[in-house]
Amino acid sequence: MIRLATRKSPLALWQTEYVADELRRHYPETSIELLPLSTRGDEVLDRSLSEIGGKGVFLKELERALLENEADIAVHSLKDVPAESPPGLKLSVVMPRGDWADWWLTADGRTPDELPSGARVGTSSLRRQSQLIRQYPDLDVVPIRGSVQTRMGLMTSGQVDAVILAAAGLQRLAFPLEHRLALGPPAFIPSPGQGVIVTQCRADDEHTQQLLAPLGCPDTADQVAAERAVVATLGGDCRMPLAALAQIDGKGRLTLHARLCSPDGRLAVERVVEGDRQDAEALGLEAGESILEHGGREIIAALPA
Ligand SMILES: NCc1[nH]cc(CCC(=O)O)c1CC(=O)O
Repeated sequence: MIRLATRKSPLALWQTEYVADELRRHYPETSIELLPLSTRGDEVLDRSLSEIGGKGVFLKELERALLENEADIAVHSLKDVPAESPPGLKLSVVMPRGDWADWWLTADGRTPDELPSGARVGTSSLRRQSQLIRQYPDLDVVPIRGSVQTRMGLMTSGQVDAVILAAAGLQRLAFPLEHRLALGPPAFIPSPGQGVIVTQCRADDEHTQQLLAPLGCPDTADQVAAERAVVATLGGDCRMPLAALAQIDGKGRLTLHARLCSPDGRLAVERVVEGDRQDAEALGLEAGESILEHGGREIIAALPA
């Protein structure tokens, strides 16, 4: 039997069912069970994530279940997973990447240009906020939290004029959407690891890691190696307005877009680096170090603690 720990949100359950189905397909004889758990990040909705301990609050309960041998695999959205796993745990495989884009969503199809000055755009992500304000300084960003459903509800009920959400999450939940605009580089770069599902195991559980190995996606692994090397170089966490996207072409060339902004969008340092996909991590380090040296250090020093 293999036990998969998951959060209880509809998106988390979808993603864990997806990994469970892949395991069932590879190992039809093995029974696969889900262990749905509540996390502090899901329960406490009236405070910002940084107040209750950063993005890690979504992970801790799942990691505890792994460490206490209540589950064998935890399934996460990679973009919510900090650069380092706690002692005794490791990330095992990344599944084939979904859509990496951010979607601009409105009830009536208006683009950012078409909204009046002072229109309200819901997002709690400093990365989305800073890149949006950089291009459209007259829009008003309002922080929103809660599930993908909750955030869509704030838009459809008119409490905000637009929201920005990850395409992957909306597609997985099969939201019926009429008015959406995909945002992408160079103007708008997604979160490192956006659209990627990752599994985490006990570091010494070689059996489970071997079972998972054939489910992993080599293209996605190289992309996230580059993107997460940028995060590691900048010491990034959820409060850093940092964006990175790696893409690989048919010839094995990897192109990495990375951008660090100040939260108000006034400052931005960005790099586009290109090289062989085998050098994915080195390319990410190169981009990250260059960003640090050319103004990134100052942006980071000025971030709110
Ligand atoms: N931060 C929350 C979160 N974590 C993963 C996804 C969607 C799936 C993904 O991008 O991997 C979302 C929702 C969103 O950002 O809109």
